[in-house]
Amino acid sequence: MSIRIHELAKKIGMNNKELLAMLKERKFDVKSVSSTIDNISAEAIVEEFAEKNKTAEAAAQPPPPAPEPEAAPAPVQIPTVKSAADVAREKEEAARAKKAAEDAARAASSPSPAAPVEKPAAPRKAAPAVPPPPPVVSAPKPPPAIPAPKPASPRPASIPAVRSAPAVPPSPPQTPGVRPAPSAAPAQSAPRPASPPPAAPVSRPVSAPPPPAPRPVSAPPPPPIASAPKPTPAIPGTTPPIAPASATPDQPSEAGDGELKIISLKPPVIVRDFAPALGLKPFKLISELMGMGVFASMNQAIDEGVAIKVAEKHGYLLEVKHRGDAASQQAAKAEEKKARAKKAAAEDDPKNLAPRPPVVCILGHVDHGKTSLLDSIRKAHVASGEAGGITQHIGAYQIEYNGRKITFLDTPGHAAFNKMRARGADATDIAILVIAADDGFKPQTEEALAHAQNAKVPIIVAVNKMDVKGANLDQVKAQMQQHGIAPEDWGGETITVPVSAIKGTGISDLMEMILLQSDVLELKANPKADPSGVIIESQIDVGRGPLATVIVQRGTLKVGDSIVCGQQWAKIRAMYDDRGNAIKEAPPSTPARVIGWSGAPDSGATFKAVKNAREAERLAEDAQHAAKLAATSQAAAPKETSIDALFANIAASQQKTLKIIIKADVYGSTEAVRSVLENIKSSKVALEIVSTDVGLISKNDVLMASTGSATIIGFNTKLENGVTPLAKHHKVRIETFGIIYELADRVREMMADLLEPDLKEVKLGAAEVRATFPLAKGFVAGCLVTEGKITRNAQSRLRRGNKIAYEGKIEMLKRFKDDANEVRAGLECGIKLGDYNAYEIGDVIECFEIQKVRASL
Ligand SMILES: Nc1nc2c(ncn2[C@@H]2O[C@H](COP(=O)(O)OP(=O)(O)OP(=O)(O)O)[C@@H](O)[C@H]2O)c(=O)[nH]1
Repeated sequence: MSIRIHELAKKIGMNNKELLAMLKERKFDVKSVSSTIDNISAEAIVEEFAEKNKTAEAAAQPPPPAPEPEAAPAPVQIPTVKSAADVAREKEEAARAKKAAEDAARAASSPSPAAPVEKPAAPRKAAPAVPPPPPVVSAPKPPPAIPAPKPASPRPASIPAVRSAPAVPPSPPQTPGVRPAPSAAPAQSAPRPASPPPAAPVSRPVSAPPPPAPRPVSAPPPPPIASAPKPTPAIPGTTPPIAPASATPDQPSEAGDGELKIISLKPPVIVRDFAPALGLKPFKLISELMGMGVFASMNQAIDEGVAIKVAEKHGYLLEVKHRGDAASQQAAKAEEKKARAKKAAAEDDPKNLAPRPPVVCILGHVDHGKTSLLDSIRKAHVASGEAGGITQHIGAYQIEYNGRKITFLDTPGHAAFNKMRARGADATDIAILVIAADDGFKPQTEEALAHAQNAKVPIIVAVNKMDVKGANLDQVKAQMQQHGIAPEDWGGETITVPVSAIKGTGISDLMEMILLQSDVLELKANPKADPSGVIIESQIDVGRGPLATVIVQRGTLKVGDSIVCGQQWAKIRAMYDDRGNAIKEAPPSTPARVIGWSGAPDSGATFKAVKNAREAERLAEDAQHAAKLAATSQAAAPKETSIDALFANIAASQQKTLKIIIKADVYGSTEAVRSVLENIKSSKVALEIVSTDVGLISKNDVLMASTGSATIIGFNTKLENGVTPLAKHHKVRIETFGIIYELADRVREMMADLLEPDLKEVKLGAAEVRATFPLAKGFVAGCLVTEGKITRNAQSRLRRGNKIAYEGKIEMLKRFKDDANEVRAGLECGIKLGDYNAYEIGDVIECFEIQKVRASL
């Protein structure tokens, strides 16, 4: 067992930092106030300080009043100005103090002369002021010493003695003392209580039978005490409030310096929540984290260790409240799982199942007409709205054909969207493989086929573009046979439907086949089960926050339901169908857009409904915690290092690196962009993807990019207000794209731009020397420009046969007697090359320039 330093400091009433310093001095292995020390040492320190405190307290007590017997009557008068309740309480306190005094006196073998003094003093509030210790503490009763409601100044000596008692702790008995009369005088004298108490020995009469002699010496109070009895009983009461008042101003500063403020957060520690707890703007925190080499965006969680360090830096102690212990959690989880399994079994009872619409996924190579086909089916024009005419998201739609519903998932055909296609296939009952009749099998056709086969769903092949001139159905069928999906009319089992998405031919046949296949599959679900399903796509919408397209697989999802999906959860605020109409509920096989998420859930993940929002939040938190643990243990796992790897790392560290922050509209797009960029291979420039996130490009992204010298690449997303000037200020490059291959090409260029440009010689022209003319100094060559042009100050080379006789600048270029900037082919000119003079007739002067061209990767 151990105790944290700040807790110990609190316990012993010491400043955190001082205690830390002291422990370091004593060679404890402590680094910060949240470090711990073992309980045994802690107890020793507590005891040590308890001793010291006692001494200090005792020292703080006023010297026991001189054993003036006259002091006794003073308290007797108090009742005349106090309420009955005050009197009763004071009596009680007096009795207690008296008893304690007697005990102490008995303990001290010889009768003390102080004893009689204590009696009268007992009724004072001083007793409660020093609660636990023995009666002696109550001795300071001399409060009557304050007697004089006169100016405080004349009595400097007596005041400290009086004040010191209450100065100990501000205590409840103040109340009776809060009498109106004395207010002014005490207030003035208040600041004194701090004045050093009389000599310590005086204050400890209990343990040592008080030598009466020293007291009068060390304690100046006697004179006032003498006057005390008469003046006023009211005054004594005023003393206690005075001291606390004076103490207060000092305390905050002490506490302010030393006291550690505590922040309690539930895991995970998200930047958005953590920053305000520290009193920081999120971007400030993000920059600070970057300074520590930690890159995190607003919505990301940071490591607890890092968070604790940051908190300490700002003078806070961070407590991350984890839920319960692992064993009880696991037991609860096991119970829950059992109960769920039981419930699921009941829900899946055939008598509770009802037919549900098929979920059909459309797969195929890019541009083979998937979206057009779906368009034709939906009679809506989805394809015409897509950037570059290609599908870059998964779309989920429901249509009705012959009174029966069918849910369609459209998936992108571009190579980059492999993961999206895989998800599409996984979430469906039937896969439609679209193959263009004029193009046949292509790489993504094969890949899509593999996804459908992996998902073990029946495949229907739609041979599209049958209207196109080069359409060849038989060739496609032959390829199908080669790929192990022979068409039915060729003796295989694969339903094959020739269609034309543009002309709309064959569409009804295709629909019939889908319904037929669906009947064969006998698709059923319990609409009353606890809802669950799969996330098809998620994104962060500017107005509506995180939202996700889901397909309900079991039960009926309703607005108001609480659902959880991995690390995210939602209390469903609203749901929309594929055409944007608000819906209240989504039965099995229905696609719906769900709003109300805590964050964008992972596409392809499954969601399930739970009891309530609290439960959903708890499960999401657990998942976040588990993910964090997994990440930490992965990072901490020892990595194998070989010499080759070491050299490779050294080489990599010397390589130029293009750092990129990816922002995209939806989760699937971030995956696709990442996948495309990771496929750019170069031995000269490395590409580092600092982060990928969904949503608008924000100011935080700019700050993050600025700190990490990264470029922001946006895909299908826009910039938040104010981002452009901020980016300009921080010299951060932001580029946005709507078409993925354009994005990849541009990133390739950016990478190449990091390299020194290649130098390329570009020939401008040539001239032949026909004569030489003497000049005042040297010679000039009389030439005929034979090709291109000769330019003054351009680089030149003088060739004589196969040899190069001179290389340098064209220093002088003349057309007749005038200087010329350039002379074109077919004209004569005079050329002087640098300081060269040995021209010969027949020499060729070539003129060229050096151009910088982008290096290749
Ligand atoms: N002539 C003809 N053209 C078609 C047909 N179907 C699609 N197209 C054209 O083919 C091109 C690609 O169509 P899309 O529907 O966008 O193709 P896709 O497979 O969805 O493409 P990605 O979304 O990029 O995977 C468009 O120019 C369509 O007009 C068809 O049946 N006949």
